[in-house]
Amino acid sequence: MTAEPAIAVTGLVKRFGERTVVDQVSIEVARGEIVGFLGPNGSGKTTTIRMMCGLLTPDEGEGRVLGHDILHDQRAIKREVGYMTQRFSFYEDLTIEENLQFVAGVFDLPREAVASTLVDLGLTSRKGQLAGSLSGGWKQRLALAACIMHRPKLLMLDEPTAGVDPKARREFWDEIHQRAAEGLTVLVSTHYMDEAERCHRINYISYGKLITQGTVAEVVRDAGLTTMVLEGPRIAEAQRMLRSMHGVEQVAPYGNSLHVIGRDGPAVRKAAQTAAEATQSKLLEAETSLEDVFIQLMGASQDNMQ
Ligand SMILES: Nc1ncnc2c1ncn2[C@@H]1O[C@H](COP(=O)(O)OP(=O)(O)OP(=O)(O)O)[C@@H](O)[C@H]1O
Repeated sequence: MTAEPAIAVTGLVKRFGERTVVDQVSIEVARGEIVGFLGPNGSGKTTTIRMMCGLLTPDEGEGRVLGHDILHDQRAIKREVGYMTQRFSFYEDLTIEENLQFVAGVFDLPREAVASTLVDLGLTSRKGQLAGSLSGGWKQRLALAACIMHRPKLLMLDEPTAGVDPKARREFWDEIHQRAAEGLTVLVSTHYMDEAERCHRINYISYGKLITQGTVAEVVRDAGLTTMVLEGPRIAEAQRMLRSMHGVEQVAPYGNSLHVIGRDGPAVRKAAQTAAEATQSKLLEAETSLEDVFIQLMGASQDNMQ
């Protein structure tokens, strides 16, 4: 028998007034999986997360989170989920330890929970430091400590690393992977491509609609894009030429090279070759990056809105 998924929701809809901000979103997440949630600002990620956490009731749709019905067992879901909001906050004039003691009180946890969480997240040596004086990376570690202290089975992280430096982000992700290996399920929203690539699977949402889902490799493959790369001293000239050429949907400079992208492979190759010859640039075919795919998806969904 296979274990019930940590998240299995179908057809979620949420309207605020006349606006449908989440439109028929279905997501399944297996236990122990790390799943990314991506999409432009305002596309409905936070609203979807809140419906799955038991904080918002969907207008339509149904499903189960950790085996509990999202429409009727919201209290049970809230007890078993750790939710790290986008702008997590704590008492800046309390120490790390005092902040965690406060959270322990809210969840009615024994005092030992604070000590073990401090050890668990490597916060013991800083436990007496005021939360307000911590750097971004340590603040985020404290926020993670606060949302896993009650030992949730599922973590919902809403842009947990926004504004945190790359080293702290790497450490944060190492921590998340370690916990997933121990059985914790994680759903994480992010705007960072490197973070998306650290997820087992990703979901991409735009204007409230789920546009694509799968492993990074599947999402890249399903986009069906061809990427050609031009290199040389005259790529600015090549860029101007390529913008109006048939089949070219994206032209993006990366340092000394130029990425030329489109869905019509033969047309993209032909355009890139013409521009490469005209500007004596070196030409090669490259793998399409996840970022290129997302830019394409954003453009496509904007077109759908017109
Ligand atoms: N309580 C609310 N009342 C009215 N509109 C809301 C409410 N909550 C969210 N919205 C709107 O719903 C849309 C989706 O917002 P949401 O925060 O879910 O997007 P998001 O994908 O998480 O965005 P971001 O990446 O910027 O965090 C936005 O246009 C937002 O303004």
